[in-house]
Amino acid sequence: MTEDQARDALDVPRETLARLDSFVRYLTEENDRQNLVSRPSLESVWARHIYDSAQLLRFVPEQANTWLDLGTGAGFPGLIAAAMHPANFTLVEARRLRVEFLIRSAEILGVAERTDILLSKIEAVPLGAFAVISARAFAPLDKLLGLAEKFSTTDTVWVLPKGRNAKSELDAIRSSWQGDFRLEPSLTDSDAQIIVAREVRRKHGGKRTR
Ligand SMILES: C[S@@+](CC[C@H](N)C(=O)[O-])C[C@H]1O[C@@H](n2cnc3c(N)ncnc32)[C@H](O)[C@@H]1O
Repeated sequence: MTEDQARDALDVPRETLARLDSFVRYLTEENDRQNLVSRPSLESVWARHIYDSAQLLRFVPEQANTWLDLGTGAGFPGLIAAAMHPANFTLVEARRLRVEFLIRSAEILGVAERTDILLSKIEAVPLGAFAVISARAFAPLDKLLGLAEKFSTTDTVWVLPKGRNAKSELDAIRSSWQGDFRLEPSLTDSDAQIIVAREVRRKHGGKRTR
């Protein structure tokens, strides 16, 4: 997918596109000061990061009202999703400089009022329930589910871009976790898949890894 194709594929109003352009400029500038994303990936930022995040929206109901993103880093996918979905967002990121970047970026994207940005390890975030949980490049699936289960209900939609190892990661957790798990193709990388799940629960007696 080319950069133009990725940008065109975003089905967003002109104002949102302009805000995303400003965000990309800020990301590019700030990436010289802190290591937010790999330099080569900036060459294809619309495909590798923006549209890669935006494609998750096709799995999320429009009426979902709360969304938790774990380990948001430079904003992917949580902050980009916030620019395109009306839910209240909670982005959790453990590194201070990244959180400062996220706070400024939320202003640039016009989503600051409904986006909580927490400088915290997810382990320290108080209990809550979210309609959507997402995480990209955050942790292996078993650890991710273990850390995020306390923020879920049986209605929570989980959207977890998992790259090329999605199926093997899913196979590996089947004995410890139950739920309606499915694998969806990534639109930005033909080898990658997204795990979409509902009704995720640890199996009775399933081993804990943390
Ligand atoms: C590999 S980066 C991925 C960032 C972003 N999700 C992406 O896909 O571009 C993982 C991020 O998770 C953050 N992180 C790691 N462990 C964390 C934890 N326990 N709680 C919150 N954030 C964490 C790191 O600081 C880092 O920014």
